[in-house]
Amino acid sequence: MVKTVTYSPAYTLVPTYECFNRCDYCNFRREPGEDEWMSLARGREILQSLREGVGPQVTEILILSGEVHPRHPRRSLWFQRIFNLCQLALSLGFLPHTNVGPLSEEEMASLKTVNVSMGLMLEQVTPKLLETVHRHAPSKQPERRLLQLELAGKLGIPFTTGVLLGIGETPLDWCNSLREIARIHSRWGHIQEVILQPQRLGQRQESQLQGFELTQLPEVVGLAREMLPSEVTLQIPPNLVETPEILLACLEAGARDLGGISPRDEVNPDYPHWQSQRLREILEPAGWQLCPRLPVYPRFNPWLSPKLRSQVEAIS
Ligand SMILES: O=c1nc2n(C[C@H](O)[C@H](O)[C@H](O)CO)c3cc(O)ccc3cc-2c(=O)[nH]1
Ligand SMILES: C[C@H]1O[C@@H](n2cnc3c(N)ncnc32)[C@H](O)[C@@H]1O
Ligand code: MET
Ligand code: SF4
Repeated sequence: MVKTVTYSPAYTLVPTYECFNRCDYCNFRREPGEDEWMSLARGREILQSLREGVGPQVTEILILSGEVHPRHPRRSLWFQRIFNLCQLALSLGFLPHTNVGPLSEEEMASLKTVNVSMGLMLEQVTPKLLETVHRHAPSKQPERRLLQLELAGKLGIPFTTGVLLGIGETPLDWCNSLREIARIHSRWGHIQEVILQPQRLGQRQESQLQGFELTQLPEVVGLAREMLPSEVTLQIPPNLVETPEILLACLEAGARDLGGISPRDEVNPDYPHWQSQRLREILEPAGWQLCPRLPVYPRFNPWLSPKLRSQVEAIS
């Protein structure tokens, strides 16, 4: 019997690395003012060469960004740039998936018109992290992030969320966070996948956190599989799991997706992805077939605007 595991051939665009939050584990952010924003001209250059070069197999453009404070005068400029980059990616035949932190209802509704799915990691719901790793990260207030998941449901946006592991939480916290995701999904049915993301040390982060103990990952996958309904796919990032044994154990425990695979993991640049050929060499002897997918799962196609829907159907 062939068992399949999916991934999304992706490329990541970063509108800006500047961020008003300072999560202790972050290897991505730059200080506001110290990073130039990506111009539309630059975005076009990158996407066009992707089209002409290696890229016809790339379908997803992941828009991943640092954040400007919701009440800062530059917020609307920041948002407009993100919107325009999505629009550009669409016009060149790609499918955008945006994850740029919490957004207002108006911002979400507007991005829905130019994204086939969107995402925001819940991280963990325990408020005690606001005194530790998230002490300088107002965007990581659990209430704020839960509201975002609700809003996405209300607006009918196919959504990706997940938990970040190894940031000072306990196993009971894993249950509590997963239960909240299950609860919100039971109301709206919009969660397409949940990422189980181990926190990994990088060269730029500020704190001396321990990374997540990876041998525990299959156990967390098993727990998530028990707590979430079967239509919600479990995703693990293969470049962060370190060994083929742990990767295969996660699949045995119920993970079925490896997420976006792009030339550079912008969040964890110190952990390059294995080539898809290398991944196949690990997966196939164990009976797993690696299959590409789109950033929106097929059952959500009817949720998309006619324009987005026909673009998705043309690609698939
Ligand atoms: O390459 C990465 N892709 C990340 N992605 C991309 C993700 O794997 C794909 O975009 C989705 O599976 C949709 O196809 C995220 C997407 C989200 O919605 C939320 C968080 C992440 C986190 C990462 C990440 O750390 N690295
Ligand atoms: C985009 C997502 O990336 C995750 N993220 C941020 N920093 C790290 C790290 N060092 N290791 C793993 N994941 C990280 C957070 O969960 C964020 O929401
Ligand atoms: C590197 S994190 C990028 C997305 C956003 N800033 C968040 O943390 O949710
Ligand atoms: S993880 Fe996201 S919110 Fe936190 S500092 Fe990094 S870019 Fe900002």
